[in-house]
Amino acid sequence: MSQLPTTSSLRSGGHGDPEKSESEQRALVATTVALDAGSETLDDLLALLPARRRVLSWVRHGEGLVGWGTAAQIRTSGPERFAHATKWFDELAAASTVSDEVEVPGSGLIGFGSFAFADLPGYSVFTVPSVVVGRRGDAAWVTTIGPAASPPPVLAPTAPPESPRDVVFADAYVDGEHWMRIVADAVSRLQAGDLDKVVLARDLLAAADAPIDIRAVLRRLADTYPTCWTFHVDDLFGATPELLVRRERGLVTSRVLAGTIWPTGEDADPQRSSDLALAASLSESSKNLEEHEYAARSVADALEPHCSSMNVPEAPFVLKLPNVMHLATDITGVASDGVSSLDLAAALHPSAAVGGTPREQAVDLIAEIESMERARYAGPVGWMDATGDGEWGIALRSAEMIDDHTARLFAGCGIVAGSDPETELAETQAKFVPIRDALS
Ligand SMILES: C=C(O[C@@H]1C=C(C(=O)O)C=C[C@H]1O)C(=O)O
Repeated sequence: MSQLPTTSSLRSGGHGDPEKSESEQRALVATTVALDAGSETLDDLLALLPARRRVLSWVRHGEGLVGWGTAAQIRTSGPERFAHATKWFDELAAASTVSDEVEVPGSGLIGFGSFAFADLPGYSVFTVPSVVVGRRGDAAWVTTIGPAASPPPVLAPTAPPESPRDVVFADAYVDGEHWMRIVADAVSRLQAGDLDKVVLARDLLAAADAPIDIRAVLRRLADTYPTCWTFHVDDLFGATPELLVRRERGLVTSRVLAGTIWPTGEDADPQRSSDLALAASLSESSKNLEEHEYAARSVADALEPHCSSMNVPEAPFVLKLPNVMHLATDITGVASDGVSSLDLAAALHPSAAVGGTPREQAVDLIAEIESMERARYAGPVGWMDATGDGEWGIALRSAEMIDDHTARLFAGCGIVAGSDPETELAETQAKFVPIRDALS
């Protein structure tokens, strides 16, 4: 029988002062060599991952990055977590020797990071892997990183992983009834005018009979949600539809999501519950448009001081995923000199898509009433290379491995004064679907 842990065993350390711990290695040699992007071996990056727990993934539409091994790592926490990781990586890059025959975003020296949602509690981690394989457009490469130059590994698909079996799910910190009372509490505060929007989340536990091979879960997520970024960084995994920020040679992009609809299966008239009808009711819903406006505004306002020019579309579009549809806005800009992708992620986090409006009040209300620790859920997750280019998603549609057999799943939704607790609970259920299915 699968065993579920108690919530007290889920609590992270790090309630006290911010802490830093980093591996000893301070000078590395990174070597990137070009590969043939047309080679069949590179068709499926996830198939190259070895059977280890802490493999790294950032893939979308079959492109992206996978990695394994640890050449260097920093674990940090507290309000300065982004600054700590940035300083550490800058110093490491300055001391390291890089030979890169590809020179595209993601080649050369690179780290994968996953940051806590809150200033405290929760830890953040930034890892420089020992092997990275990348593919984007016509370019493909392998990078090896270590204390000395080493030849690239022979790349070949590994034996297909086994899917998780006999997984049982249970409520974690709070059950559905309790969570609806928390949402009702938030609604009364919003109606009293204390704030405009707050995002509230809840968690589930999944326990399997046998150790979960994360590669099978990533494969399922990437196959079912090809338009999302399938990530795995230090035990946090998921398929996020939301790109907090990308910086690519000075060009900045952010995909803001907020406002959600999903098929309920209760509509007798199949025409009315068709994709088109759902998309139309989402883009006409004033509650969803209001939620979205707060999120898009928060990203545009936070990016503005770091960009020399910006384009913010006037109206959102509808992003269709297999489980839900979202209102989406793609914001673009030109980064000011010297601002890295992680600097931008730090400035944007937490956007109103996962925090609320005004930001400070929303973050305080989450800490006061949400009744669970978010850990790295809804924090920035992604990668950055030594030039500062990188992609940082928001860790949504996500879960964290607690041990070999157990994962903790997260889902949340934006609450405004007009929100109905029962509908919000149903929205979290729709948002759990990707991870639930990938683990089942
Ligand atoms: C908070 C989550 O999703 C966020 C909240 C949304 C909403 O409230 O409509 C939509 C997309 C995300 O920005 C989540 O998936 O856990």
